[in-house]
Amino acid sequence: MSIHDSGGGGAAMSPRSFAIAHQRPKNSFVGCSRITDYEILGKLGEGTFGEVHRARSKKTGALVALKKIIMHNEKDGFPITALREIKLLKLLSHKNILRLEDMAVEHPARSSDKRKRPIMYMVTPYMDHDLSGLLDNPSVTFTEPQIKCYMLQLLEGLKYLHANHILHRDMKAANLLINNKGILQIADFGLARHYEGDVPVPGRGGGEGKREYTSLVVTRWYRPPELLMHLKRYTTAIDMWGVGCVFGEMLMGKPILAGESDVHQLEIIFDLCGTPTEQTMPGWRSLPGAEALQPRPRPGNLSERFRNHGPGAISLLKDLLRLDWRARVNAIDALQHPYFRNQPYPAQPGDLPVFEESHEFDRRKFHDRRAALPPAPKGGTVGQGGVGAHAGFNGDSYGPGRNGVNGGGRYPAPRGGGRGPPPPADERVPAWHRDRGLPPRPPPPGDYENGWGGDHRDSYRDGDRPPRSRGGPPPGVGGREPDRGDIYIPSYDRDGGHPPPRRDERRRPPPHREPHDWDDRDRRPPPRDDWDRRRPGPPDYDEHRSRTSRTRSRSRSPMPPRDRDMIRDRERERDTYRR
Ligand SMILES: Nc1ncnc2c1ncn2[C@@H]1O[C@H](COP(=O)(O)OP(=O)(O)OP(=O)(O)O)[C@@H](O)[C@H]1O
Repeated sequence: MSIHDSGGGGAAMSPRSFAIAHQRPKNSFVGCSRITDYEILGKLGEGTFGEVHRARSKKTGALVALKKIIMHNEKDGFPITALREIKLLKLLSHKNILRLEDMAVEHPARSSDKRKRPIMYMVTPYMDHDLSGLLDNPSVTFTEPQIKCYMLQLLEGLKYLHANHILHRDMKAANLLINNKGILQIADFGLARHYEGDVPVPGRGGGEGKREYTSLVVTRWYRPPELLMHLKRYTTAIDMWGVGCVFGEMLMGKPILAGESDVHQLEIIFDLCGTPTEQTMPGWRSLPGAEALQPRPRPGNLSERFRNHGPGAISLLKDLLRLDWRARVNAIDALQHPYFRNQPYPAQPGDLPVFEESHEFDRRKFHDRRAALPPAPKGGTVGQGGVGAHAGFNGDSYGPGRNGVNGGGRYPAPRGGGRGPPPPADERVPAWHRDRGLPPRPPPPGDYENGWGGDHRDSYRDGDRPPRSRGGPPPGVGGREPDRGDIYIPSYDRDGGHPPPRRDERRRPPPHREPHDWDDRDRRPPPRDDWDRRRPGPPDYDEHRSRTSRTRSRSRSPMPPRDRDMIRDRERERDTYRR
């Protein structure tokens, strides 16, 4: 059976039977290479937990991306989260899903090296852009055929994932990679997991959830209302909400729901989609996160906000951003939406213009947008490996002529005196930045001094996390948050973070009005008679409480027992997080 065959309403497969049914041919993996088989060319991105680098295979000459696997605690060995991501990616084979090609290992440079364990890298084909970076390039304007082309590919990829019982759980523009052949691929499976519910079927939305998972997933700006209200029995519909946010972002040229806290996120969702009612989101009042909410009634301004984009786009957006997750359109149905069948027709990938490469990192570096981005959920796979926050890339892997960047297998001190990684010598500067002479990123938000206990609004997520340095002047005295090398996670709170500069909507050609009667379509939700009976079970308040009160720290100096306990908690939390 091919993996493409497995769509349509089947019962949940166990991960094992899924794996057996969908094995990629053995010869599609070359085993494990050495990092020295790759020439490192520059940093592409920083995920929540670390770095992604561009590299060239010395064997094949192909450009690749190397994603470093986070090792939170060497004693625990290879992280289970990374194992899951690798296992999933090895199974998947679809033109719109990023392909894992190889694993590369970097051994400690010398026997005296403090770092005992090797660092592992995931090797994937190099993609010229991520959607977030591309949208932030001021010289790039998406046309409607182009948006339709990307949307179709995104929906095809998601249809494939959902048909194969996989929830992505971190759908966002930065995780959608695009190459200069116009191909879009879904990346970053660090939060993905096997889904045990029924797969979507035409006309039935995302269906009903069968079991509970953690609601601590999805980056805030792309997080659906049911997760913000802590629904645990969620479905593939959580990814569809993210698709709606990405679609809106492509239309507007900027994120459409840039909440500054979980509560604020819900507020702006209600501004856009209307305050929930028993009709638009049945059962919402009994969700644990809704109990304290007293939203002021409003009808939602989606049609008004997107009026320049025509009724087709508005109709699809409304289907994707339905408050009721059971009625939210699924990928199968979204692909059939008239938006894609009316003029202007979707472009073919090969017809799209070629853009200069752009990644999230470029934007973060040059636009000071990073500080305003919401935190990705915990559980990523890349990161500062093992001992030493920026361990990785032993001397020879950068190859000769790197202006002394080696530093004995460690990054040297960065410009400016901090201890973060310096940009590689040949770091890319996009032309649009060079031309505009944008300033370097200013220092991180000023709330560092408050330590970790500041007034973070994102209650359970980043309320107790330290900010992450990305090479700017670090918190504390003259350096990054001391002794927390491998665990620091960004904190972008309402007060401390730099809000994203509000750009005017991109210039685009006058909207095309489609000669379609949108009201003709049958967009009725699936029957609701038994929804109430199947409402999610009671909330797990303890889990929530325990998250808010934890601190994670890992010190290389002698550690008080209390800190050790906190670290143990943190490790435990990381495991439970992936449920
Ligand atoms: N194959 C690739 N080609 C080009 N760039 C890539 C590739 N893989 C990742 N990147 C870049 O690195 C960034 C981070 O990668 P990824 O999302 O996989 O890491 P992460 O730590 O899980 O991130 P996040 O915290 O955003 O969830 C991407 O947004 C993208 O800019």
